[in-house]
Amino acid sequence: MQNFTSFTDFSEAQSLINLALKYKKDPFLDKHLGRGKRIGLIFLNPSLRTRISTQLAASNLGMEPIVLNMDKDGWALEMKEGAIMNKNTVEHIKDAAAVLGSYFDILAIRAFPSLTDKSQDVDEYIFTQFLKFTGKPIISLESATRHPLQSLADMVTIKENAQEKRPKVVLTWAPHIKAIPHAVANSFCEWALGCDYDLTVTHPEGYELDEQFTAGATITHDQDEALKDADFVYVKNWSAFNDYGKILHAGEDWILDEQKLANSPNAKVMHCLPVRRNLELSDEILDGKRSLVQEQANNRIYAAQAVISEILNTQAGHPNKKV
Ligand SMILES: NCCC[C@H](NC(=O)CCC(=O)O)C(=O)O
Ligand SMILES: NC(=O)OP(=O)(O)O
Repeated sequence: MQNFTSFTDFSEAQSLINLALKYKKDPFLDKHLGRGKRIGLIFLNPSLRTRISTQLAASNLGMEPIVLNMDKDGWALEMKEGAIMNKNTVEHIKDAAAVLGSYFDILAIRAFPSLTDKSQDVDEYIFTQFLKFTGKPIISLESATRHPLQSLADMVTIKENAQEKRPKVVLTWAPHIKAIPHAVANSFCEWALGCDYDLTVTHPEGYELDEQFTAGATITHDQDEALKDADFVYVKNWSAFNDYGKILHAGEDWILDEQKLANSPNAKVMHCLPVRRNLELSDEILDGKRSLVQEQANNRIYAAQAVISEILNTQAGHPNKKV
């Protein structure tokens, strides 16, 4: 594996899921694999889980992680090609990316979308610049359109908890007070469909996701119908995609609570966190037996470890055998 920025194919996904489960059983199995190597974790936005779990994953492989909170501690980046930098930006992304590439063996980057410039976000402008100018493998810590490490951890969590081979998985929109990116929802659809799960996506009218991620899913505005007999319910807010980055209405009645799951006795509930309690999801669910949110967060370590391991092995010229 050269880079990890999206879902690639079924066999690679299964192999990564199995490798993550292997590391979960024995986190120090490959504790010398990354000896003498460094991974740079570059954050243009806040993070709790991704920041810590990826550092733990690298440490488990004997690799040194170094974090840069670019949004707080770095120079203000200029993104535009050919810009005359006589305003607030201090350093061009192409210079910063090339320097970081020279310092590290792997670079991992978090860069949320603007939610104002649709074409720049959809084209993954910031990631494209890093891919172009670092010359090193890139891992996505959440980009404008995807959050693949989260989705890999989610697939590991589903695999561990599934009672059936092809569970019914529902992605349900939830209310929020801010305009929130599409990345987690897009990626979840991409991976759930890629892993051949029976996926239903439910949201109020106007919140249709980019079709490239949802093609193959059942899509409905009827939340009750969608939730019926669900095995896994993934709760997530996102802003409108067509009316780009807009909040169309409060949708308060879309909160997921126990009452909504009355006809889904076996449903397990997932959320990537951070979650707005009693706005997106009720306390009762989050603190109850259905909730998988802590398992998902824990699995982030092993998902990242599997991905870093694959990249290190590719760099060393011996890609992992499919496990
Ligand atoms: N990395 C996981 C989620 C990140 C982001 N959530 C947020 O921005 C929450 C902000 C808030 O609740 O104010 C999102 O949903 O894409
Ligand atoms: N789920 C997730 O990515 O969490 P953080 O934003 O805290 O990293």
